[in-house]
Amino acid sequence: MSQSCRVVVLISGSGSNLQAIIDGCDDNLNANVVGVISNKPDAYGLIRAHHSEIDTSCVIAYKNETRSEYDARLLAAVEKYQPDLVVLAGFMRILTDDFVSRFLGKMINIHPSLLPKYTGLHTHQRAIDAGDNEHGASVHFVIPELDSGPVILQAKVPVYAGEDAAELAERVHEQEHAIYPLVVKWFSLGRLTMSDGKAYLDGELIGPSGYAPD
Ligand SMILES: Nc1nc2c(c(=O)[nH]1)N[C@@H](CN(C=O)c1ccc(C(=O)N[C@@H](CCC(=O)O)C(=O)O)cc1)CN2
Ligand SMILES: NCC(=O)N[C@@H]1O[C@H](COP(=O)([O-])[O-])[C@@H](O)[C@H]1O
Repeated sequence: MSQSCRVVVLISGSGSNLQAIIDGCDDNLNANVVGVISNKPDAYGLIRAHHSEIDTSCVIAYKNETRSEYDARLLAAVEKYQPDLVVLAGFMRILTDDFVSRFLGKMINIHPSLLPKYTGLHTHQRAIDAGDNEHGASVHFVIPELDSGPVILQAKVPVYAGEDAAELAERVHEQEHAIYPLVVKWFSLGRLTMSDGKAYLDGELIGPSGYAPD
């Protein structure tokens, strides 16, 4: 049996996606969360990691620190775990090109929109304000350009008339918790790759809206 895929998860908040990935690893013995790193010391995801006896560390930004200086400290913290896969799970910092380049093809992110719609922040409110009738989440490889890496898998939810951003976010979260562990499993089995800025599953090119079974 091949070595288990060493997964490091970066968080900034609640860590519900971290929890879904931890729980998913219980069924998928090919992956193991070996470290959780937060830029926020009060992130509840750190508590979740502790409850699962997973090592944690905090890399807190200093007031006058440049983005590159912060990312150099973050890189040291990540590399301590010698990860096969870096998972951004609500990690709310834009990473420098140098940092991203160190993990190109082995760093993924979950974004709360149907990319390429609504890169950046406040995606649920933007979808409501635009009058969209569907919204969702996207798992993508991370590249230097923000939220623009090749999409791996998406999940859609309807937008109900009159619902607010929090209600919509809750239903998107449910879908995130289903798709993120699946993508981690695909990667841990060696089925998911990135080459020339494109994502492949079992060697087949994944389309712009992510994997869609025939
Ligand atoms: N170089 C990249 N860095 C990151 C990516 C990426 O694709 N390329 N994905 C993001 C995740 N993300 C959305 O999915 C995201 C995170 C943070 C921000 C942002 O504007 N952050 C601000 C601070 C916001 C805050 O503190 O609340 C900032 O860093 O100045 C946008 C999108 C992770 N990084
Ligand atoms: N742009 C990044 C971004 O907004 N990511 C979003 O942060 C939330 C983290 O929730 P969690 O901490 O409960 O996993 C998730 O909904 C994720 O899509």
